[in-house]
Amino acid sequence: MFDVVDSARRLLVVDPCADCLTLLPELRSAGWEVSSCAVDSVAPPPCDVGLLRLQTAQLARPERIKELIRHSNTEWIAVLSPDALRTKGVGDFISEWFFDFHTLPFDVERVQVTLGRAFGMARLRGRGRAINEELGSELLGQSHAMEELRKLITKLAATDSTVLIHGESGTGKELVARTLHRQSRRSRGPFVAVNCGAIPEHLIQSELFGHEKGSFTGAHQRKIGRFEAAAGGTLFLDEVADLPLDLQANLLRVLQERQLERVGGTQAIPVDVRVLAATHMDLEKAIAEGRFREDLFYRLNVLQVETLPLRERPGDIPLLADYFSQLYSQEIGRRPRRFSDDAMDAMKAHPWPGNVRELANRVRRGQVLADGRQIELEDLGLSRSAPTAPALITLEEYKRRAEYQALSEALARYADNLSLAARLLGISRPTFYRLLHKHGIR
Ligand SMILES: Nc1ncnc2c1ncn2[C@@H]1O[C@H](COP(=O)(O)OP(=O)(O)OP(=O)(O)O)[C@@H](O)[C@H]1O
Repeated sequence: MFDVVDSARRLLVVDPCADCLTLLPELRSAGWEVSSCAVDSVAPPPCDVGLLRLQTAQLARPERIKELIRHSNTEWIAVLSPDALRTKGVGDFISEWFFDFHTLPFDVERVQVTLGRAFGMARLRGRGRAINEELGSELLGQSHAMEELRKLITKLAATDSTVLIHGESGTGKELVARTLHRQSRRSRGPFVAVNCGAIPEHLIQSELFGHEKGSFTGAHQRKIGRFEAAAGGTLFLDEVADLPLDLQANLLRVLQERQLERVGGTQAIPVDVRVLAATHMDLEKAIAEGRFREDLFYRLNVLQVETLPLRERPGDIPLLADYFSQLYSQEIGRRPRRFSDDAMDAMKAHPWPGNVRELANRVRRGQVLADGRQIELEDLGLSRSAPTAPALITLEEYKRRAEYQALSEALARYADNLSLAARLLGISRPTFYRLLHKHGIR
């Protein structure tokens, strides 16, 4: 529960600050609990508001201050002389890292008002954090498509049928699956996610269905598989089209018979699991090419959900970008920044081959790299949509862009056959995955 009135108000004074000490008797009688620490303190006492005396010498090397601010859930107030306030760059530094500032000499009444506002803000930020932790699992977006998707999920959550979720990489398929689980009657049970493309072929059978001790070399003890681990809950089979054909047959059998046998076992074990499956591939094409079993497709495709690419719902970009900026600012310990107009225009124009995941990664990078008050398009690693005279960039940056473009094109053309895409680029499939991850595309 959020209760400002009854809570103790904790103030931290960073030593040395002789001027701050003169304030303490009045602040204590106004109800502030005061403690102190050094600027390089490893574990500063928890507090709501901090007072930090900014000396000109520290401003040349602000890293210690940033470190302290980063690692506290505190609203900070800078205390500085009028001269220090005129130092170059100090305004940007304060507005980025501090809630407010106060120039010396102290005006006690004003300080009390500032501290009170900072305290209120610290508590609101605390509450915001709790809300955001919940939001981390929420499907955000104001576009018509997202509203329809949320309505559809509510309807599908009420059933126990298999759902096939289709959409490009990074469009939120796993988030859809988690939302379906959370809204279903199975929500108290486990949600178990398996990326079928990430498990080596020879281990998939035992990973999904478990094995008995001694059933193969290396099976030193009995192991339950993901199906059993999801009992009473939901099993999410991501990249289901990556399952080898023989495993597809086994999966079909388990779905039909609602029971399984562990590898090397003889006993039939009942299965009480709702299966949700996802793919970015065109499964009908995969069936035509003999790479996916038609009967399994019909078994999985009882209900369908399609997650739209981000470029087809640009209206969601500002909301998602602000959300990620807020989220990562908490992680990094900086105040959340807004986006410059140029950065926002570039985001709206960008084709987003890696969809929401790419957006999240770029905003994170922007939040870390931005020097000023706003995130600029360079901080996001984006370029202006119609560059006039492009500035010369480093060879490293040219290479990075070329790599990004090659990956995006390969992904756009061969989304349904990543092994082929990797082969055509002359790299292995794991390297392809690693590079996609590096560029925030998948
Ligand atoms: N509508 C949304 N609102 C908030 N966050 C989202 C939304 N869509 C996706 N995300 C976030 O983007 C990231 C990628 O989403 P997710 O993993 O669900 O995509 P995916 O389609 O399953 O990707 P892949 O096919 O590569 O596994 C996650 O961090 C997810 O929380």
